[in-house]
Parts: sequence; structure tokens; C-alpha cells
Amino acid sequence: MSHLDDLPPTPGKYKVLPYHRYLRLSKLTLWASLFLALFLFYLVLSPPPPSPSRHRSLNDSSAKYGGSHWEKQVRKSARPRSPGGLTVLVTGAAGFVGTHVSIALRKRGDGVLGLDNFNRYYDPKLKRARQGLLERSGVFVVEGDINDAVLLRKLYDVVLFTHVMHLAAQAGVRYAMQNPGSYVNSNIAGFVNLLEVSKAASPQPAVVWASSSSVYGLNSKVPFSERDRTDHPASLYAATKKAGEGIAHTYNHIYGLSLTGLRFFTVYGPWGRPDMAYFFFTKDILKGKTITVFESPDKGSVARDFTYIDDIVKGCLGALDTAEKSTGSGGKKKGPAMFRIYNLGNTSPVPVTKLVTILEKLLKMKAKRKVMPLPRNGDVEFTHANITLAQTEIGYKPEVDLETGLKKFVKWYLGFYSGSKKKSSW
Ligand SMILES: O=C(O)[C@H]1O[C@H](OP(=O)(O)OP(=O)(O)OC[C@H]2O[C@@H](n3ccc(=O)[nH]c3=O)[C@H](O)[C@@H]2O)[C@H](O)[C@@H](O)[C@@H]1O
Repeated sequence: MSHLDDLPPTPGKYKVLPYHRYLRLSKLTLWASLFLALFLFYLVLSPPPPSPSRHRSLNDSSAKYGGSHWEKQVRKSARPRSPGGLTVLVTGAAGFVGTHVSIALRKRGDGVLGLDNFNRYYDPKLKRARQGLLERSGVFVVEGDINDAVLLRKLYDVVLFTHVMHLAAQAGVRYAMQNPGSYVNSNIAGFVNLLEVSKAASPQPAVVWASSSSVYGLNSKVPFSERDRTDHPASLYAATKKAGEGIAHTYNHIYGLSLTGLRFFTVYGPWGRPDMAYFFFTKDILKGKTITVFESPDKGSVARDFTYIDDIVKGCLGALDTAEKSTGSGGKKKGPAMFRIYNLGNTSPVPVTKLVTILEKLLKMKAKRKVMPLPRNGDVEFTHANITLAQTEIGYKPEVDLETGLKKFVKWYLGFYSGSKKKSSW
């Protein structure tokens, strides 16, 4: 058979097929149509393909806001109770620092409106429990994301905020290797969104926001001073926090926004974050699980300038109280505005091995320690804050040493996780 036998019949000419070939062809057509129909059916009904990202978005809860009842709650929460009180929007209000700062502000008579997306970075039940505390103190938390410009504009329409305490962020140094996108989304895109809406407000609020000790990266000169270089971060987390400082400066320069960045040093305490070492060490020691304690390459101890939450709260309030007004309005700068950066640390670094020893004493249990060299995961060997600037300019004075602070944390932890959540005191 030559290749010519495969050519189709001459166009325009009708060719009669033998009966058995005709039957075979129509069967083929039938199967092909059936297959095509099934395939189309599958395409219509099948779910969309999974996102190429290895990690699901942390914020898949759809925002819940709007309506006259909601607006009433927003106004009520944001209204100061004492004359001359501040009207503060606290982002990340159901977070560790956010909850403590919101309650402290509310206690002294300021108006506080919370905003939080309740994402799943760590147990949302803990965030909901914090929300319960906030509600009992009269702080309403709007459920939404800082990337939602429509929501932010709506909040700024309903309330004239004098201040914003911006604490919503993707925290954690090591998690940046697993989910880098979440850091860019919250710490960069979300921050820019908040600044965009803030600069367009009339009048503009003064903004205080959380930076991080991690911006000092691989610096070896201690203690870290605000005047030191911050251009060699060791983690993407640190890089996004450093980017935040640069971004904030541009909004100050172009739009006259009053901006104050606070570099927090390893904040710990009751209602803390379960992704932090002191928290999961406690959990694992109690369960008899092995904990991994990092040591520096020269077999020295890794150390942190652990700072107790109450000291950090005082620093945040000091920054809010001393923040000058923004000078711009409706996106137009009218004159130079305040731009500040402060270290909020404890000024006494403690080796992580010592942290474990204190926990052993408080928990009355021996930890199963596995010592290993500090992996290249974003962690730095030590942090140590020089706090002179914050002391002089915002009256910051840390008072709680690690043992005293951990004692309070352990007391809270045991109460909260032993099922007596309702009884656990503030
Ligand atoms: O000060 C800061 O800027 C940062 O403080 C913490 O970051 P970090 O100091 O690394 O706190 P932890 O993750 O609780 O680690 C504390 C220490 O324990 C060590 N560690 C951690 C985990 C572990 O399994 N073993 C271990 O020895 C770390 O190397 C570190 O020295 C927070 O997680 C960051 O969000 C914050 O911005």
C-alpha cells in the first residue's frame, strides 16, 4: 500500500463506503461524541485549579462590615471617654501587642477601634479569646484586612482618627522562608495601603507603627543604636520591616504624615504568640517533648534582649502621646512633619539557654534539650537595644526582668490552657 492510499477522496466527489466500514465509522463517531460530551461536562463542573502557591492564603475569611448597627458600634468604640482623649485606630488589635495596647488605651479613657483579619498564622482561637477581652473592655474589633482600601476609607469616613497604632503585620523570622508572600502582602502592600488612606484623610492622623529589632540584621556592634546601619538584614521578615521604615519616610516627606516607628525587641508575656520560642518551649516542656536550643557557630550562646509586654505598652503609649500632628490634609503637604524611629528593648540580653533554665524552674520540670548550631533560617545571634533615645524623648523605661515577666506568662499559660479560660485574669 502506497502513501497515496491514505489521501482523502477527491473533493467534491461522493464516495460510497462499503456497509461494514460505514458501521465502524458511525460507531467511532458515537464514541467520540460521547467522550467529547463527558469532557465538556467535566470542564463545566470541575472546581478551579489550585493556586500555584504552595501555601494557602492566610486570610481567607471574607470581611464582615457595613450597616447602621455596625457603624454605631464603630462610633461608640472610637469615642473617647475622657476629655482630650485620643481617637485611635489599632490595626492588628487581636494580636498580642495589639490587644494589650488597645486595652491600656481604653482604660485611660481614649477611644479605640480595633481592626484585625484573624488570619490563621497561629491558632485563631487565641485571637478570638483576646477579642473577648477587648469586647469586655469596650473595644470593638472590625474584621477586615489592611489591604482592603474600601474598608479603610469607610472607617476613616465614619471616624476622625487622631492617631493610628499600626500593629497588623506578618510576624516571625523563620516563617518567612516558608511563606515569603505573606510578608510582602502585610508588611509592604498592607502598610502602603494604610498610608495611602491616611495621607488622603482630612485631617491626617499621626501614625505610630511596629518595626522590629531584626532590622539590625548582622550588625556586630552592640548595643544597637538607632544611628547604626540597617542595610544587611538576615531574613525576609527583617527586609520587609526595613522597607516599611523607608516607605514611611517617603509618606512623611511627600505628604506631611507624622510617623513614628518602634523597633520592638522580642516581646513576650501573657496572651503572647504561640510561634515564639518562650511560648512553644513552655508547651513542649510540659508535654515532655524535646526542644531545640540554638547555639552560635563558636558554640556560644544565642541571646535576646527579651522585653516584657507591659514595658512595650508604655513605650507605645509614650509614642502616641508625644506624636505631633500630621501637617498635611487630603493628600497635600502643608509643612514638615515629625519622623521618628525608636528602639524599645530591655537593654539586658539573656542567653536562650538561660531562658530555658528559668522556664524549667517555673514549670518545675526538666526540659529535654537538643542543642544544635543556629541554622541559616533568618535568626541572628544576639540582639541588644540602646534605649537612650526612647528614654529621653518618649519617657520609655523598661522595668520588668525576664524571670519576673516569665513568671507572669507561665501563670497565664497554665490558667488559659488548663481549661479555666474564663477565669484567667487580665
Ligand atoms: O525582636 C524582634 O524584632 C522579633 O522578635 C521575635 O523574633 P525572635 O527574637 O527570633 O524570637 P523567637 O522566635 O521567639 O526566638 C527567640 C530565640 O530563641 C531561639 N530559638 C528559636 C526557636 C527554636 O526552636 N530554638 C531556639 O533556640 C532563636 O534563635 C532566638 O534566639 C519575633 O518573633 C519577631 O516577630 C520580632 O520582630
